[in-house]
Amino acid sequence: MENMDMDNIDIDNMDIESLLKYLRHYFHHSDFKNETQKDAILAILKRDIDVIVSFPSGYGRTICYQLPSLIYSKKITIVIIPLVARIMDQVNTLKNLGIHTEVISTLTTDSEKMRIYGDLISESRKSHFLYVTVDQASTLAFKLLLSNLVQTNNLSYIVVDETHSENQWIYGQKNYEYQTLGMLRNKYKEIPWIVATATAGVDVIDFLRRVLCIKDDPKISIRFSIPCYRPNLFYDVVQDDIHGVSVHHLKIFIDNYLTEENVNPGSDTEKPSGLIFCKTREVTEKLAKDLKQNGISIAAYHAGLEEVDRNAVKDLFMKGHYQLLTVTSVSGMEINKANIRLVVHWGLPSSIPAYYYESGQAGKDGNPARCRIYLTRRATSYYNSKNESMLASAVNSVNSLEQAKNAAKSFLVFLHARYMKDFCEGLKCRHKFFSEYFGDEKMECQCNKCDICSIVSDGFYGGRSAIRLDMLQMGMNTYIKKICSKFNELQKNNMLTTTDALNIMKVCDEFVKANTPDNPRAILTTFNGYEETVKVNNTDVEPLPSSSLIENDDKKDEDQLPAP
Ligand SMILES: Nc1ncnc2c1ncn2[C@@H]1O[C@H](COP(=O)(O)OP(=O)(O)OP(=O)(O)O)[C@@H](O)[C@H]1O
Repeated sequence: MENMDMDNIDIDNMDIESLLKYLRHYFHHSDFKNETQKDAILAILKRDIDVIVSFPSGYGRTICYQLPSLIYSKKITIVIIPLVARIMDQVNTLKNLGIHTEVISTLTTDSEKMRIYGDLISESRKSHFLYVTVDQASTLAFKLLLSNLVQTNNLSYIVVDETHSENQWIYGQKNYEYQTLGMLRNKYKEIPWIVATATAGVDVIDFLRRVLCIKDDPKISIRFSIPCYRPNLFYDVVQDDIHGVSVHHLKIFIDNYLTEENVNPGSDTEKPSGLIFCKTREVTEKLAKDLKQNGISIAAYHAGLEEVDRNAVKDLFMKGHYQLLTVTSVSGMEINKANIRLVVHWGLPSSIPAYYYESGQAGKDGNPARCRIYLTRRATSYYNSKNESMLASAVNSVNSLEQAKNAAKSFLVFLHARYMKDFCEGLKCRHKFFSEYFGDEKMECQCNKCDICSIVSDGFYGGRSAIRLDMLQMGMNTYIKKICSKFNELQKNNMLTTTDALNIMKVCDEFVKANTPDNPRAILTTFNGYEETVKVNNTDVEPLPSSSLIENDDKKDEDQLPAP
């Protein structure tokens, strides 16, 4: 695609009509998708500030940085994305629009890397974008490229996108890779950084700011976000104890919903399709087989397949040959298809954000879609007292920093699942639950967008607290003390409430994130001696319906792509 000439354009005074010309020229869209997209593009174009863009899926966040990058046609933009599949998604879209891009991951051979790096620093460079996986940012070759591009004034932006997909491990081991990015951000302050995520809670944004050294100061950064509420999605939860054999129930749901005339506008690629998220590869295979025997067009898609089979399955699904896929978490998030009309979770999702993103694969085209959780007996069997005592003994037997971290991690997993259980068993509007979790402004409950609102009038359970910012501002030791006392109290009373769960999650997050705490001994001492019991004021939340606890280890699939 030919570049539009930028030489005569005054960025500071660019009017909307000129900007729209670029949008039409490069992306063939006649207008901005929404006001926030327009505002974010205008802010990014100025290149004088870091920008955080946080939109729900399908609201057009990628164009927020792709368009300004193309307007600076003589420079290049580096885009850092953790998952290769998501990189390829963007790259293919750009290539189809005739826009040159390069990709470097650990799959790239040395000779190919040499060619790409050579091309990017040459004057005859064709590419507008270089996409890299996070691990590449710490390589010497990448750092040399960066240094060269900055010195020659050939770099327009550094973008870190899809950061929400790191949500699961941000709380764990791999955050050192993002710390490398933080060092680069500090070294090249003159280059504007764009951090792009789907909907993210204050905890994730706070983490990203800290690790990427982007201060919450209007002179340094600005954030554009769109509330997480997606009115085209209908949420419900089905318990197999109530509805009998779930596979049968699921089949009827698929038959009824995916074959409705009004969601099936015609050609094969437009055929309504669906994803079924399962906890393990084994379950994806089994469920796909069961449904296939019931006449459903379906295949299993997970990282355990041979690459050639994996690609074939994905391709056939994208083309509409398979109507559904059973997927594991990571593999399901690789799919980017606009007309997914149905996302089912077979068993308890691992956390609220994971559920929000995974279910958010539905209805990206803005048309109505269904999101349903089947809560199976298998999942609910984790609500048992055995897990409670296992967790208690893990915390009680902490004698090393490593054990303390592991205990904190199991506790975190347990609490995420606990909160998820509350989502499923509570009587709060499903959309409102998400809004409060992500700290959105209070939303008015929309009737008929979830099972709860369809059957129960809202207000009955009003007032549940959202994420508590004050917890984030406390010191480390206070956090640890809180973990211990809350846990102690939990053991005694079995009265953990939603707000407590969320607060304790913060505590655990902090603890797990602290790779080198200043004084590990002090932390351990505090962890072991949790006499202090804090009085808990739970007037704003209902006690959980079940008195037992859960551990959501459900043989969690270590579903990773081949190392990028
Ligand atoms: N101004 C626009 N007008 C019309 N369509 C648009 C506009 N901007 C983006 N889109 C389309 O909206 C869809 C979603 O955009 P994009 O992929 O950027 O969203 P996203 O928020 O990054 O979604 P995801 O979280 O799924 O990656 C794409 O099909 C894109 O082409």
